[in-house]
Amino acid sequence: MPAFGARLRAAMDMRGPLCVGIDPHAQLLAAWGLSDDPAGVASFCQIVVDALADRVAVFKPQSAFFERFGSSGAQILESTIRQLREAGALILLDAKRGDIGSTVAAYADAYLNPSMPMYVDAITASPFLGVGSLAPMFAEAHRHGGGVFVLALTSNKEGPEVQHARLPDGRTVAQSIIDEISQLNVGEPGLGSIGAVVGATIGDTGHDLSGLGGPILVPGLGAQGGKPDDLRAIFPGNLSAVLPSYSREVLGAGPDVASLRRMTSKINDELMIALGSPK
Ligand SMILES: O=c1ccn([C@@H]2O[C@H](COP(=O)(O)O)[C@@H](O)[C@H]2O)c(=O)[nH]1
Repeated sequence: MPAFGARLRAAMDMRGPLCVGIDPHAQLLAAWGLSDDPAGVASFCQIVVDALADRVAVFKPQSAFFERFGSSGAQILESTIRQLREAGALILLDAKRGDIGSTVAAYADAYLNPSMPMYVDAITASPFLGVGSLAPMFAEAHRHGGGVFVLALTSNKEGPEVQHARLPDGRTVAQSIIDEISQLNVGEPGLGSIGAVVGATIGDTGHDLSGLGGPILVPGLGAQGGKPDDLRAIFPGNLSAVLPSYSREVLGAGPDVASLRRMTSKINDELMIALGSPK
């Protein structure tokens, strides 16, 4: 399997930079006329697959909304992932996993080993047990052409309390995470496979992402207030590595298939102008 970074580059060049989050909130299920139960979530996901699987580069299912329904939710997630991948999309599972290294190895096996049922192309990870504790995930990603996106500067207002805290060497916690990720991408040809999560809502924080080498997952757009134009200000030196992610803003256009398609195409066009990307 080619490296995740190369696969992501090719997918974004072919289908545009937009990553669509699959977050079946109870409110969205109601707005789509669906029940807040496994049957409703299954119908919701099927509509997303039918509408968008063949035209969006990356889907980001939010694990929490499937975990709500236990084993039924896991089955729906597995089936949705399989159908999206069959249609040529990449899957980035937003599960924000992190633990001591020996447990991280099990998470890595669950999500990044192609022979496992919940196999995805990439996963989000939490570095707050130390970036080094995620080493088994980086190794598994490297072995199988997978990707890992490590939380660095999240889109929520509570994030800075931890992420802007200073280390004895004067760097922020976030900058030290970004610097460790950068090291993991050294020597990768093109876009690396280890990315960072940086929200579109962070404003001007003075963090240096110029040496990252890997992709940047950018949530916080749309429903949380971030706009495509904010990307130019936050990522001046990394625009081609930005993977902008929208969940509620896109999903709010459903359940009509044509409206979902129009919305993704409109956002992709806005993003391509903001990022100056090809397609
Ligand atoms: O910093 C972060 C990290 C992850 N998220 C996740 O992204 C989506 C955002 O959904 P919207 O509807 O587009 O606001 C959601 O799954 C979050 O858990 C984030 O928002 N910020």
